[in-house]
Amino acid sequence: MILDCFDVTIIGGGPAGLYSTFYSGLREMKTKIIEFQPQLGGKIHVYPEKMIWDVGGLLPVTGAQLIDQLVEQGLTFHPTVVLNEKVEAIEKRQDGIFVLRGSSGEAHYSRTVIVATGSGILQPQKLEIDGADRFELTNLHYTIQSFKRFKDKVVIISGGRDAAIDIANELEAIAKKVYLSYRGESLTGHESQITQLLNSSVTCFFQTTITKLSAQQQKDQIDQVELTHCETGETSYLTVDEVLINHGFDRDSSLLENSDLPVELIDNFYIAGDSSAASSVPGLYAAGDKLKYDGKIHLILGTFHDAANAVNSAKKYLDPAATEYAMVSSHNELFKEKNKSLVKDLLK
Ligand SMILES: Cc1cc2nc3c(=O)[nH]c(=O)nc-3n(C[C@H](O)[C@H](O)[C@H](O)COP(=O)(O)OP(=O)(O)OC[C@H]3O[C@@H](n4cnc5c(N)ncnc54)[C@H](O)[C@@H]3O)c2cc1C
Repeated sequence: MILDCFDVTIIGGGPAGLYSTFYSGLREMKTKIIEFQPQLGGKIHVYPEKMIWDVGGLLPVTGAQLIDQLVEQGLTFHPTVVLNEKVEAIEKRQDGIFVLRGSSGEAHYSRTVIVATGSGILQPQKLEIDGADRFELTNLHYTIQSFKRFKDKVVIISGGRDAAIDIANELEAIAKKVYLSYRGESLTGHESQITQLLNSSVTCFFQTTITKLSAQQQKDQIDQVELTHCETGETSYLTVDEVLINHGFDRDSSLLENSDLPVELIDNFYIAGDSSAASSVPGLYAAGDKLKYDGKIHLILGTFHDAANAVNSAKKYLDPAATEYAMVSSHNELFKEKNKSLVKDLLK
């Protein structure tokens, strides 16, 4: 017998994984969640300052606020949380137990698995300049953690696709001056966003890349960038306060490739499922952006629907006599204690 075997192990700590974690606690399952990054929240970390309008029942919230709420909700029933761990492969033993091989060398044992790995492990494509990483703690950025940081600053953005264009338009309103350098001949993105950018005060340098970062005043702070024209090799210099790189993301979605399991895929990437969130492997479910079926919604709201289905299916797999759904919150014993203090607060 394996002592540390979980009822369900959720791979991925984005919205799908976090809501699965909450819901499996609600269904009184012994739950573990494993996330590669040092923090929970998933892809929303790419856009912590963006206002999110389309989550049912929530007035616009920033990505960062939504992460906080998802994490707090996800941890309601005290699941085991493993961070900084990449699940490298999943095996299913003869006795039906899943073994998840972690990058730390640890094996995680579970009776069911929910794959909530979204678009995989995302890592920003870094600026290819030796020693650039030493500025990552100061003024070299790969995502915008806070708009405040850029207020009244001189900013250079490297990149020319949708996300870089959106950022340039957003920063133009708050920064002192925005420059954009792009190795391509023209921008690639939504027409209206490009028109807005080209008609704004943003100065664009095309066929140009950042080739050098200089820190003349303070050693740990970039104050000048060297720009090189890709065709002519001509160099120029700009004095800047902040450098923002938006070259896209590398994504690692090798988990299922490394797993010797007959998981049926769509487009060689998505787990083929249905609205019950089941995969072609009994006991293995999927939720969120990794799952595909007719009618699937690839948005945060869709992840919640998948998560509840995946957990309910896992519960039925482990205990066929279990009810189909969790009871609504008002009837759930587990909320009774928590409600007492919430009601007390309401009466204050
Ligand atoms: C710029 C941008 C803006 C968006 N705006 C909106 C919006 O306004 N509204 C909306 O509804 N949706 C929006 N989305 C889409 C939304 O972010 C996704 O639908 C949602 O994040 C999917 O959640 P998920 O949990 O399925 O996957 P993810 O959020 O991608 O999370 C998956 C997690 O799994 C982890 N992981 C992957 N592989 C492994 C592994 N092998 N081992 C351990 N951990 C692993 C990853 O590190 C990641 O944390 C936006 C997306 C982007 C890129």
